[in-house]
Amino acid sequence: MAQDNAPAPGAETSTQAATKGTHAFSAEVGRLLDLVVHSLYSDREIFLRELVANAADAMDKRRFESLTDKALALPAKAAITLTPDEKAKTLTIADDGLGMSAEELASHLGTIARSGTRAFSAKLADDQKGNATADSPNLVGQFGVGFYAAFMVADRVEVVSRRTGSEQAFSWTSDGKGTYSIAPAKRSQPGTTITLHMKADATDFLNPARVGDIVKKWADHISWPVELVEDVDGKRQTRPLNEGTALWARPKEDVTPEEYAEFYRHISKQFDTPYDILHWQAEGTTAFTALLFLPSMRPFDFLDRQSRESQSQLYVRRMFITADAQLLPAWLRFVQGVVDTDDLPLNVSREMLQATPVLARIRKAVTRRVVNELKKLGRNALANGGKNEGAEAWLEFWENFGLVIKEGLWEDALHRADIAEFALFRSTHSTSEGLEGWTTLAGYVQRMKSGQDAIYYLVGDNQDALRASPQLEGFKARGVEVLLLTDPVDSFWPERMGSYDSKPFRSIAHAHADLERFEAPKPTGDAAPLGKLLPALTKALCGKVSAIRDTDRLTDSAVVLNHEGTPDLAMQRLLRRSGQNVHATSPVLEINPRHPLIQALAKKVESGADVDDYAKALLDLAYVQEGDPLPDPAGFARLLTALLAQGIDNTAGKNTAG
Ligand SMILES: Nc1ncnc2c1ncn2[C@@H]1O[C@H](COP(=O)(O)OP(=O)(O)OP(=O)(O)O)[C@@H](O)[C@H]1O
Repeated sequence: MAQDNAPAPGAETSTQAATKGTHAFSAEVGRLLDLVVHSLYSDREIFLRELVANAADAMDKRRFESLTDKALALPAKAAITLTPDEKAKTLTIADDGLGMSAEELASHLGTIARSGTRAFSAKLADDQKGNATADSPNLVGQFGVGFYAAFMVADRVEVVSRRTGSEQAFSWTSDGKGTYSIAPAKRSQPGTTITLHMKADATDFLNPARVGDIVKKWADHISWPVELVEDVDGKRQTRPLNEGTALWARPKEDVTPEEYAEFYRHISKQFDTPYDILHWQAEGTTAFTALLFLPSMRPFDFLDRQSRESQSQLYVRRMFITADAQLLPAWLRFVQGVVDTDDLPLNVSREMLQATPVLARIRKAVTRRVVNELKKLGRNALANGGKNEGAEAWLEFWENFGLVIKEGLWEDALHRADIAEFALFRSTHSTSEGLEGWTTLAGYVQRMKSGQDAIYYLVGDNQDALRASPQLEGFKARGVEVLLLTDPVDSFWPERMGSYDSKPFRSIAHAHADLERFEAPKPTGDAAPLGKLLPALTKALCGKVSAIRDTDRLTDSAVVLNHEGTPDLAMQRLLRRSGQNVHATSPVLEINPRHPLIQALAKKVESGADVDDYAKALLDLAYVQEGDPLPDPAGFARLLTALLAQGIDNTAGKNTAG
């Protein structure tokens, strides 16, 4: 929350003075407005949803601040009022919320404040590069554009706001065409009044019945009264538009799926229909009501978010307290929802939230319930060999949030075993579970070969690279299944978790010795004599590898790196990306004596020729195969060019001779 720099009554700070006048919107806002104003978006009515939601947020914030500062208390009949004026062609939305200072008007309405809008704007920039404007109106619906939606229906917007605790009000005015102005204004009470001067083609939003319908549709669950002020027979009348009952307090049977979905969209600021809904009342030592949602789509900015904390909201006796109570562990941060309890005082402070055993009990119970639900969904999806209606939705859910859930395997000792029950992994085997190349750990264990005592895995950047990795060849040839892991946390959790069903996790980058336990297929082709080649390569690669030796674990590749005793390349890359200093390690270079390239080199060395350049190229090749950046790509390119030229020269020579 921005700081209130409200001056003492009558005084004006220098920053406020600097804020007044006419200013240009930030470039991002300019682009956004351009789209909003010109969009043919059919659901223009969402502007009202956005403005009423902002008003309700501001009132929530004021109520929360007033818990610790009585001077900020809301008036007895705090409400959001909507006043359509058909003559003046204005629609006014007024609230008793926290209000904004001059600086806040400039920073909140002149630049893009909210992350959703920022992501929207980034997407827009992308689309504009490709001139994909035809789709752009859909984007408005998909993301919501907050306050700026006002410009879909208004050609001038005037905001008059007075910050609670301040005597001075300010106005913010704009026609949405590049600039806005801020000037001192009058408002008898703290709060915000937004006046929309409606566009000629948007005057239907001045019809009181239409306004009433829109509020019913989008904002019925808002817990503050939303009222309509209208002229009836020349008299000003106020009538309530929303029920204002907290949805979660109603019996489950009385809530329609649409109401649930709309409430979910309201609290999560997402636009999908939830994948799963949990609504229950807990009684016992701690009584609470919870309404939680598992999203069906990953929010577009989810992976870029700085905070890993759950944003599920805590209410006390139907009053919003905070979204920072960390009601769920970080690995469940995608869960959205509300928990309401009578067992905390309304004026609960932040310190108290940290320490109270009531909240600790709620957290435990809520987390347990979500974990049990995930276990149930996972089990149901696997029923009938994965051929059931739930399987596809579960897979999609896992593809969206599995990478976050797996953080729990790393950091949540209490729930690790639960997560391991439903977690899904890609593997080298197409599984009998019917989950399209995914497996559970239990499924893997069932398929383990005789003599196999470990769960093998390989970590890399993407599935294609992993499937082509030479590290896999020996395991594939022997029919041993390997889990293919591509999420950042995959480099960490297997070691922390240690084992599943008493079977240790083992990275195949460190498990070549295990290959001896499994029957090897008959090798094809003769092995090249390495008596001279090995010492020649060792001399050429002195200091770059710790040893060179032959291997029978390769079937297709000429070389492979062996990282015994050091972090594998995926881990080294991850550590480097996270800014850690990774010492260059010297791996063992293993060569495949049956590969035509090694055979040709062996011949070359036997004939007394120099193979230094080939040795260097072989080592670079081994790194490239594993998707690792080369220390000297320009050198590699030069070397390869020279070797290719030589090769072509020789072939051309032979052809001419022939
Ligand atoms: N009626 C209001 N009272 C007080 N502040 C407001 C009001 N309307 C908007 N604001 C301020 O302007 C900011 C920008 O509003 P906008 O609707 O663009 O995004 P947002 O509401 O922050 O998004 P989100 O709903 O995701 O939090 C808000 O965060 C809030 O600080």
